Amino acid sequence: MSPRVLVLRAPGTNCDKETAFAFEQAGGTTRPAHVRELLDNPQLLNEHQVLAIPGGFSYGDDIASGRILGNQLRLRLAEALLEFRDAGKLVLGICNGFQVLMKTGLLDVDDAEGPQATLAWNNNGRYEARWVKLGVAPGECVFLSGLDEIELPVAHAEGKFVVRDQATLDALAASGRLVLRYTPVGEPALATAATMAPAVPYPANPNGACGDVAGICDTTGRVLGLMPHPERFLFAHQHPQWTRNGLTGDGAGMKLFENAVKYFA
Ligand SMILES: NC(=O)CC[C@H](N)C(=O)O
Repeated sequence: MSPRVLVLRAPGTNCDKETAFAFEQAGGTTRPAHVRELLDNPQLLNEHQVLAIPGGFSYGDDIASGRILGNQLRLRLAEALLEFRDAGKLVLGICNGFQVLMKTGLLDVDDAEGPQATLAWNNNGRYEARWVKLGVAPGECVFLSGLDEIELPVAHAEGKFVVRDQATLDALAASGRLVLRYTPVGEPALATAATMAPAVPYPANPNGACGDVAGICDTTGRVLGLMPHPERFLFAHQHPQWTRNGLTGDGAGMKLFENAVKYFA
């Protein structure tokens, strides 16, 4: 079965077309939806197996990146979204989509005292657009299955993963949820423990993220949020060194979308 993918957009979303294209290339069937449409008709979720929240600047990044769209989803659709996840379906949040997911409750980062983790401004206070190398620890994460490292571009100003304290970071690590971590080029992936002060220096860790974390999954492994953009590496020639490195065929980012499609095969 070719899974049906609902690609959500809000005012300011700008990676929805690319994200839909990626799922289509991988064999999925996509359907774009403006957030108003989904709020008016949450039944749309029942007709889809994957929910994708693409990158961009939803609501102009006002208040905090992803806050307004995240609140719309949390306050109006929390139950429907949890039902969606618990029905064995998949949710992917890329960049702004990750910022949104962090604020919806779908990534299981909240406790009685509030959020245990969030995404804050990059350490240098600037927008960072560069390719990064990531160590992948897929564990239960459906999207990352079969990957151990991957290069992808990042493009964000508010992508620094921060956690409440070291104990929280340890707990996330122990439960296998720190699935993507920045790694210096030429060094083995995931060689260091996740610590509050990042072990990987700038620019390999482009934002100063705690534990060098670039992406996390929820407790089920079916919800993934990541700052890097897999939909921008679907073809080898999108890599800045594709000729030098002799890359051909698909880009490594394609794997995430293929994994999602295969999951329903
Ligand atoms: N590429 C994106 O999704 C942009 C991310 C974002 N809103 C930021 O600058 O932090």
